[in-house]
Amino acid sequence: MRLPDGFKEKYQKLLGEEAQPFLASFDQAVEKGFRVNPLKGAAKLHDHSIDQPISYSDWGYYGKVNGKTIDHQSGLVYSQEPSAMLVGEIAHPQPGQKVLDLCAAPGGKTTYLASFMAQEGLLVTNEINRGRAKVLTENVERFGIQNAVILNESPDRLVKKFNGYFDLIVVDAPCSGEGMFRKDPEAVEYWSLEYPEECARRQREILKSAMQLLAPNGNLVYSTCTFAPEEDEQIIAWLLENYPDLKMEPVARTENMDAGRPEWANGNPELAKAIRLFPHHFKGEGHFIAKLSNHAEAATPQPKGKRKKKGRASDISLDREQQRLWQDFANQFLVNPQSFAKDHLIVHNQRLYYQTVPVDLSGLRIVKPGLELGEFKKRRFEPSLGLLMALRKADIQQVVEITPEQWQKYVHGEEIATEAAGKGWVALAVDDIIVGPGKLVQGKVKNFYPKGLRINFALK
Ligand SMILES: C[S@@+](CC[C@H](N)C(=O)[O-])C[C@H]1O[C@@H](n2cnc3c(N)ncnc32)[C@H](O)[C@@H]1O
Repeated sequence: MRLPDGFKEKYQKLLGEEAQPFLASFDQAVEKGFRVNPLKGAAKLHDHSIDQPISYSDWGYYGKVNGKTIDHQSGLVYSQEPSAMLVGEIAHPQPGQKVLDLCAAPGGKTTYLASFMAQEGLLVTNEINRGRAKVLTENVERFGIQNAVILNESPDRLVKKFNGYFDLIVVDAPCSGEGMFRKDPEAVEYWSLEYPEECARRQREILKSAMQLLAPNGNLVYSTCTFAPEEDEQIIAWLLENYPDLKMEPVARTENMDAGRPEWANGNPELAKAIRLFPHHFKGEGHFIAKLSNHAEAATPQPKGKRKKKGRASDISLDREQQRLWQDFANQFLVNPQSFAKDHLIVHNQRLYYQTVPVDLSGLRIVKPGLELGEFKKRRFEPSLGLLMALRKADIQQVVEITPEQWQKYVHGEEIATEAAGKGWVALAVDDIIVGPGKLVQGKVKNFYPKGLRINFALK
């Protein structure tokens, strides 16, 4: 790979003798990996083998994901390079916590965090870029996450609503991406000697907001996919200097993970508790990860300005017609029609959502205020793919089994012929895997797989 001269000189100075194997690693193949999804229960994979486990992740394997497969489209696997998995592993939230993934798209860390949270507590997953927030949404829904709220906000605007609120915040920061040069050679084009400092300015701004969002006793995980000390150790040194209540948390390191380099910042020995992943040592792309804990006794004071309003202005309660439509659907479709508690249901833009933790989102740019159960259309309720992805076979009254060949037709948008008796809403399944919604009408399943997600297999 052709690397900029300035880049090579910089790392020659920083790494000395190690610069040679470090620079040579840019010509080696990218490490690929994927995770299986514990939220889908014990469903067996159809299209991927799990014979190369990643030692530090309960769900990680080396190997490549094929996007046009049942496993991928139904959220049984998530493609993630091995180093990035370590961020979720180090963050390690507990079920029931309030967690924020501040820079979340396309959703690698979010889906990892959700795996630990087991549908309990609140996972606010935020992406500032609208187009990327859409991809994040698809991944969250496919993964079957029930406890996520998806926002499209800038970090500073979140502070108004969530001051001192989160037990855990992950800042997987936008960065100069040096660790991704192998995976995304175009990233090299953006690089200049000044670029890391430019990124560092933005990272400090994001972290100022993150610190206001963090609860007393909360944890902050900061990560980048760059080697640049300006964006790694120097950012953590800046945090420790400016927020004296923050302490570095020690993180278990296997032999191939490197420690942070205090000498690349202000010499604070605590910085060695961070982790560096170098591709010439570790089987993955370049990464930096630090975990910090907040020892403040009270939340960081809110900046002056508007005070948080009381109440839940964003959640619009269901009118009587909507309540009836939902209840009729739930009675017909769900084994336990009360499984989504009434006082956790809200309507937003004619769609029905379930919030595990009722939360005030008024004034924020909302993508999904909770798990989307479905949409109210003229005098009817249509279940969404998100609901189906978040359920298991045992939760659903009517399941129509289809073959992998029929699945190809289904995700292509075709009707499926069936001998199944009954009528009304059904879940389609391939073995144990729920693949989406349909409507049974006289020996046919009408297709309700979202148009935007359809796949044309002829174009393989
Ligand atoms: C490294 S990526 C996140 C990857 C993601 N966490 C994952 O694991 O799939 C950084 C994200 O930060 C977003 N971003 C860019 N500028 C930002 C800003 N000023 N504040 C917050 N997020 C920003 C980018 O749009 C990008 O999606």
